[in-house]
This record gives sequence, C-alpha cells and structure tokens, in this order.
Amino acid sequence: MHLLQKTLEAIKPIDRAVMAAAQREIDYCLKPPGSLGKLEDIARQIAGITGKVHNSIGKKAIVVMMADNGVYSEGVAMYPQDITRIGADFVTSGRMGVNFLANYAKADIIAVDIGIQVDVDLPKVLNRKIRYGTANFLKEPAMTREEAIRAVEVGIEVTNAAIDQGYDLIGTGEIGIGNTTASSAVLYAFTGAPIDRVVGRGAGLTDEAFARKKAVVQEAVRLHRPDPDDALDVLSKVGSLDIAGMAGTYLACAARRVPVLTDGLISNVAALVAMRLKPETVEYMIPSHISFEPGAKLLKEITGLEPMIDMDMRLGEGTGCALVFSIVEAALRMIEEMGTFAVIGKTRDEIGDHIMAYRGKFPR
Ligand SMILES: O=C(O)c1ccc[n+]([C@@H]2O[C@H](COP(=O)([O-])O)[C@@H](O)[C@H]2O)c1
Ligand SMILES: Cc1cc2nc[nH]c2cc1C
Repeated sequence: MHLLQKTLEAIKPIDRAVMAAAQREIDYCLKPPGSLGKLEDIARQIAGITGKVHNSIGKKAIVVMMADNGVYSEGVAMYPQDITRIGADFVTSGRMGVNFLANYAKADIIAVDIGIQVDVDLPKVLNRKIRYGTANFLKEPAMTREEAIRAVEVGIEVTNAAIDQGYDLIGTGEIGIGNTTASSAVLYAFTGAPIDRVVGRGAGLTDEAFARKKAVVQEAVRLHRPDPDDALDVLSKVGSLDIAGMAGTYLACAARRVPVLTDGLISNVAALVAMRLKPETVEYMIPSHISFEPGAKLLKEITGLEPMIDMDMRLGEGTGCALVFSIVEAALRMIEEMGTFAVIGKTRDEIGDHIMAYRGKFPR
C-alpha cells in the first residue's frame, strides 16, 4: 500500500476520554476554572494527542521545506528566485530568521530540499528533491498528481524519521520565493473566496505586481479548474512542492500522535490541504501566530485554528512555531507544578460537581 494511503488510514481522532481526565486535573489546580485560557486548551489537547494526562516535551524540531515555483516567471514575486537556494545555505548555517528563534527555544531545524530549482550541495540539507521547481501554473499544471503524492510522502518520511529520533513536538516551516502565489491559488481553488481575501503582497510587491498576482491566481484556477473536493488535484494543478511536503508533515504527526504547530500563510494552507485529505488531522495541530497576510484570516475561519499570538509577522520559515514552542511547553507544566484544591479539603469530584453546578457562569 502507498505510504500516503497507509498514513491516512492510521490517523484517528484524539482521545476524548484522556482529554476529560486531563480537564479534571486542570480544574483541580488552584485557580478559577478556565482562567488559564488557551494554556488549558493546549494541555488538554496534548493529553488527547499523546493519550497521557502527564506530558512533557523532550525534543523539538522545525521541518523546513524548501522549493521553487515556476509561476515566479509571471512577475508575482519581488525577490530573486536565488533566495530559496541561499535560504537553504543560511538556514543550515544558522543565519536565517528561524535560527535565532529556534536557538532561543532550543529547537532543531530539519532542512529539506523538496524542489529547489538548482542542485543544492549542502551537507545539512536533506536532498529529497521531487523536481527542479514546479512548472508555471499559469501555463501548465504545477506538477503531476504522482509528483504531488510523492512530495506529500517526502513530508511523511522526513517527519516519521524525526519522530523516530525522539522529536515529540514538531513545527512546520518553508522557504520558497513565489510560494505565497501558490498558497493563495490553493486557497482560492478550495474556497472561491473574494480575491482580496486570499491574495496579499507576500514578501513585498508594487501595486502593479500585486494586481498582476491577483489576476494570475484567478486565471490559473479558471484555466485548470481544480476539483475543490480533491486536495491532490488542487495541489498538483496550482500548488507547490513545499506546501505538499508540509501537508505530509501534518499527516505524519497525526498518524504518529505527535503535536504539530502551524506557522504562517503557506503552513496554514498546507494544514488545510492535510485536513482536506483527512479531517481528523486538525485535532493534532496547534496554531502559533497569525500571519499578516490576508489569507491567514480566512484560513483561521475555515480551519478553526485560533492563533496564540499576533505579532504582525510574515516571514514563514517556522518562525511563529519557534516562538510558540515555549507557550506549549509552559502549558504542560500546569498539571505537573500547580497546587490543588486539596488545600481546602476538596476532592476532585467535589470540584467537578462545583464546576458542573456553575456551568455557563464562567467566562470560558
Ligand atoms: O509565512 C507567511 O505568512 C509568509 C508571508 C509572506 C512571505 N513569506 C515568505 O516569503 C516567501 C514568499 O513570498 P513571495 O512574495 O516570494 O511569494 C517565502 O519564502 C515565504 O517563506 C511568508
Ligand atoms: C530575504 C527573504 C528571506 C525569507 N525567508 C523566508 N522567506 C523569505 C523571503 C525573502 C525574500
């Protein structure tokens, strides 16, 4: 059986019984119920993911998918395409934005060439190149369906290997000049939402190029008519190799019951692709920040993933994940370190009954 098929079949909902048990412990901590807000949500969610009430993170990694985009030749991005290759060099020598944040968070970076347009001979970059960049999807499909499947499987394989090495909290990142055009095209193909809600200026664009980018996205979707009910059709016609690989990372994490953080626009589009392939995958995702890109707001509405922080960031690379790792790790300390209502002689059941009696009276 294909790896993708096997992985999709392995994905099950997170464990609701363990979540309820974790909630009981969270409520027993000496605080008004719900008062630690999203920290409580994270602690409960991770309990459901791992199947354990008590959790701690051993090793963290950000999987950075790197690829080029043929649609670049339509003038939809402002920076030289070479930045993708240079990014591969910088990210493996500690000089990219994600590096200082990952260092701060004590997280490792796993850098993957899934489709850079040139050969990248760097020892720390995993060479999993599917092809030398996608085709220009204004003229022809970005890639074949087979290539899209292979790219998703690269994400699954690389992430499975990371999990085998003991990484138990994963972040998603990417570098790829032109990939916001592919991201917007995928989002547009899935939703048909007003174009201003899906297309932004990416890494920066003049007014003229911005108008062109919107036209390119609309024209490409009109030309290829991707089937919004077939995520692989959407991915192969107007997507990108890095989006496919990131979708694979989400699927592998869900199949292996490992929490995975979303990042910016591209990462959230990949999350949507993974959800369209297997809806339960969303239960394993923890949102990090909300990107400044307009599509990020639409994605939030569709996926229901409520970002932890809003820092006006729009760099990608997994920078938001690196920043939010510490929030996730902090959330897990609550059950382990907080004192409980035992101090006033109450049992867990009594606290549970109290909360039930006042249900709906608490702000959250
Ligand atoms: O993460 C985001 O929300 C985000 C928003 C805008 C740009 N980026 C990064 O910038 C590059 C894509 O921008 P562009 O304009 O070349 O499509 C790519 O390398 C992304 O990592 C990332
Ligand atoms: C300089 C630069 C750095 C990046 N890192 C991720 N995407 C990027 C895009 C550009 C243009």
